[in-house]
Amino acid sequence: MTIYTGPVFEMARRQFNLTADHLEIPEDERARLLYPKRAVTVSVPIHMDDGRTEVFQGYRVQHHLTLGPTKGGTRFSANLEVGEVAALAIWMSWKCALAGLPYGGAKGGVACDPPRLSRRELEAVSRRYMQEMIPFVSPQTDVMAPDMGTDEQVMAWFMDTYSMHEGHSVNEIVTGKPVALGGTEGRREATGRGVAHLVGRACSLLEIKPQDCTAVIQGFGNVGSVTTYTLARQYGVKIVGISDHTAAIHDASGLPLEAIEAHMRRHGVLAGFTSQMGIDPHQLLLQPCDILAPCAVERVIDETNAGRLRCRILAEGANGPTTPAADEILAQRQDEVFVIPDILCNSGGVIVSYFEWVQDLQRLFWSETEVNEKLYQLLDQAFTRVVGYAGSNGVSMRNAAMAIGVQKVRAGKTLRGLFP
Ligand SMILES: NC(=O)C1=CN([C@@H]2O[C@H](COP(=O)(O)OP(=O)(O)OC[C@H]3O[C@@H](n4cnc5c(N)ncnc54)[C@H](OP(=O)(O)O)[C@@H]3O)[C@@H](O)[C@H]2O)C=CC1
Ligand SMILES: O=C(O)CCC(=O)C(=O)O
Repeated sequence: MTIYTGPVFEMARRQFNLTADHLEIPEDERARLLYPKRAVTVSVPIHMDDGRTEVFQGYRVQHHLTLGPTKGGTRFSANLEVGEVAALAIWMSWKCALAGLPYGGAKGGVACDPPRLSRRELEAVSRRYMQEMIPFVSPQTDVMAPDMGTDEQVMAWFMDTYSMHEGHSVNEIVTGKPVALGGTEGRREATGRGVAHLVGRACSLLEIKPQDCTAVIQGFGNVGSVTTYTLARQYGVKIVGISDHTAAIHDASGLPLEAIEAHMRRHGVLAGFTSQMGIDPHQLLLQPCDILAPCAVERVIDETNAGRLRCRILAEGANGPTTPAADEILAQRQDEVFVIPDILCNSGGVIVSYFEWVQDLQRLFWSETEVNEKLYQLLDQAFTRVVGYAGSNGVSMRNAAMAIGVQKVRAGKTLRGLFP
């Protein structure tokens, strides 16, 4: 029996078991590696603007503490449940290990719908969530960061709530904070910047020129928008399709990014940009393009569409966008579709979060150029390792990335003994 259920947890479990089969990990060692060390569930009662009291459910899952504190984002999303949070925490573990960071994985969040909350209500949810988490987090045990539905402002409220409790400023309790509060230069852009950098690496490997490429990006929040603008402006990629929750737009001759940027600044969502370029969101993923970057939610590439993707590079900016059934289909299409798996592709975010934590602990801050140089160095190392492992073991890019991550955590647990 386990409290971790649901399709997203099943995905994480299936991916892990495939990797464990490949690594020949004995059955009796698997549960210890897969199941989280602990999960905290809290009630978050809030006085709403209309005078009612509403109680939201909050979660934090800490996967393992073998290699250092746990690390991972905080998601505010309407249907969040503990199985999904656990899966995201487990993926964080493999991701941090693959990147060589001294962390275990964690993830958390609140089942709430941020667009439906006023700013005062959002602040109240953020503060009460952190208040409830104070006994379970610290700069040496678990360090939160942004994820879907949260941003620098939410991190600032988390930091303030924790700091008031401690009686002094504890900048290093969260990452992804505003720079003015001890955040690092380059964290806001890091995930999308990393996605674009790895797409550049994939293009070199496949001997294609980014300036001859087209791209479709799903999700236009932090990760999707930075990926879009970086691919277009630094790599010369032509963006032919983008989407968010409210709209999907496509134009094979290229989208007008300046106008889209201005529209997003004014309205915050794509809806209302233009009806002429509108496309069914499911169809958007199937449009011909060189680079397809899902940067929104889990399980958007499954057995129904994996065989029909018409991209050359699948760059997984989101966590868990591809189901194991789709992976099987993509494994048959390895010569057509080059996959940059999520735990590699979006690792730029946690890498720069690590830099932020290190800078906070040292009280010594780096320039954005320094941050980016170090970011690209770690991404390049991880990319080279995954490509090498996939080639020499005849496995997919996902299995290679997972194998490297799982193996590192396993080695740490073995060296420390049975109970860490
Ligand atoms: N932020 C980070 O540093 C990192 C994030 N990630 C992952 O990247 C993904 C996106 O996170 P992030 O950009 O931070 O989140 P944001 O909340 O900033 O943006 C999410 C985006 O996804 C859109 N979206 C939601 N549901 C759908 C859907 N069904 N179809 C199309 N678009 C949709 C949202 O649209 P709308 O605004 O209309 O709701 C929004 O544009 C997540 O999987 C997250 O876990 C991974 C590593 C680090
Ligand atoms: O920056 C971090 O600590 C975590 C980012 C995150 O949540 C992720 O990589 O999925």
